[in-house]
Amino acid sequence: MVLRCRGWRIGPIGAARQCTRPHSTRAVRTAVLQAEHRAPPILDSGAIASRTSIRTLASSSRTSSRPNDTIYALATGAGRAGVAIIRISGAAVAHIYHSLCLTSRLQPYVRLPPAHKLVVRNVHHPHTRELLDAGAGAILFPAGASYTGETSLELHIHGGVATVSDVLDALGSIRTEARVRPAEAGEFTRRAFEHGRLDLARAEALHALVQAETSMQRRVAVQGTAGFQAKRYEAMRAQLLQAMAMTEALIDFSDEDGVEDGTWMAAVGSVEQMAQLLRGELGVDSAQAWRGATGTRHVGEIVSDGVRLAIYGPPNAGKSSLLNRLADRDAAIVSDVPGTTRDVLQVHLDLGGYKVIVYDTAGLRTRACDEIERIGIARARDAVQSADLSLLVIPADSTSNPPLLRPHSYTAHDADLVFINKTDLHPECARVSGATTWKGSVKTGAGLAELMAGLAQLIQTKYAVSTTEAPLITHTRHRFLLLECLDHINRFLDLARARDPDLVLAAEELRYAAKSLGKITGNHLSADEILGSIFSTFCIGK
Ligand SMILES: Nc1nc2c(ncn2[C@@H]2O[C@H](COP(=O)(O)OP(=O)(O)OP(=O)(O)O)[C@@H](O)[C@H]2O)c(=O)[nH]1
Ligand SMILES: [Mg+2]
Repeated sequence: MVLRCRGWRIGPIGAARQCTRPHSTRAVRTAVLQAEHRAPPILDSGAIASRTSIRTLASSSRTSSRPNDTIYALATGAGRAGVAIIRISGAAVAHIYHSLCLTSRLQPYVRLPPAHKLVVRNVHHPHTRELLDAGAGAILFPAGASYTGETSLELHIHGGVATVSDVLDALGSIRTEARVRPAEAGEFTRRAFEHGRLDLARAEALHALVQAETSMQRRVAVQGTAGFQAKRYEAMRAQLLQAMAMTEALIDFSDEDGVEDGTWMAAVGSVEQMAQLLRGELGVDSAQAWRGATGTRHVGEIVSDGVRLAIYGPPNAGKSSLLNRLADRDAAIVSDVPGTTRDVLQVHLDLGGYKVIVYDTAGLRTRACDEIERIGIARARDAVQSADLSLLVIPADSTSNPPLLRPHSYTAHDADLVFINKTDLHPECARVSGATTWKGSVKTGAGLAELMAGLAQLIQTKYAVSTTEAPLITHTRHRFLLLECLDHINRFLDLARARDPDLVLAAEELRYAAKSLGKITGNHLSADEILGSIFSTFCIGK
């Protein structure tokens, strides 16, 4: 095997540039390699701008949310409560504290309260000095030791609707050099990201934690907020940078001393191992990834977004009745007229700690009575195909079994699921061979507990969430970036398999692969839009 280095480097995007090899190469490369070994998760030689500069770019390019403004918002839920917390962050915090929190002589306090200690204060209107709330709590968080990284203040006031709205109005009336204004959705967390208080994967996990409706959603999200997910990404990125460093060492030192035998094999082996891990996580084989497949939804993604269960079957089988029973309300119209349901309806359930989105669909039959029903049937088929699980509902007196429909994501190991309904009318009915079958009656409630328990068990087994290891993928964004990463890794492995591997191109592919991973945690960001789209989904006050 011959290891080559060229005078010209041509990266995968076709840009040619002169190799800086001659006299200074060794010194430069050594410095780069040392830097990459020292801090692999952050550094990606040459191409990645520093975290700080990216954060600066991200904040300076925004127009709607001025980073120098002091922002405030109700951090707790709207409505009546024992306590409501108003969060304030920015340069004008000290001024705000002195304007709102007054002594019994209606004078400002001489000093700010001690950091991180709750002090009891009366809150007044800054202009009229009217007492707005007595015995409220105030906590000061100094810059660098707050959620946002800026000086922040939390006011823990009594949670009456009028108290909250009057204190918010009072805040809005404060005029300082730095503007004081209500926060935009996700602005506190965005500031935390921009000040390096958390990475992007953790910011997303925080959002998911606030949104979590079920225990499993909470479990996945809290692993992300604890930084377990980001740690996995950083370890993978370090592994790639290590392989890149080995490859680059061979470019410069291949025929000379200093590079151990087997370095190249070690680098390739390490990358191959990562490729295997990614293929497993993404559910793609190498050929699919090469073609730019989207992969299957990952367990972490499914648990976070909800398991999609589509109910399908012939008209009048009792599908809508079952949906209503599961939702415990009349979500869908039920009637004995075949073809009642036209559109796809959905309800959300907590099944065994999992969020499950149940879809009710139009009854399937070959002779639809009108165009609208035909459209409904087409939608029903689409809903089943894009679901995670499908449940066929048939009436107990059914003489022939309708065709079983399977979601695209099913593998050969996934069993078909069938519920035979209306056993109150026809207690004797056959099971559907080859399928997991439950029997019962939506009308009497018989068999429904078994159906629910069976579905819960199936979901818990299929989408088991480890308590110790954070899932790698919890958002679609992660999946696409991992696919991008795998694509570069595949290119690297193709180059590595050649008789005469081009090490320069191979190292370049690893650099791109590491960059894709860096984008997940925000170690490499180039577009403000990415930040905007992520943080805009947050709630106000977070
Ligand atoms: N006796 C009995 N009737 C039931 C049962 N479940 C549903 N029904 C009745 O069956 C009829 C059809 O129920 P739906 O829930 O509307 O059936 P569907 O499968 O949604 O029908 P389409 O929307 O037309 O596809 C209604 O009159 C229900 O009250 C059951 O377990 N026993
Ligand atoms: Mg229906």
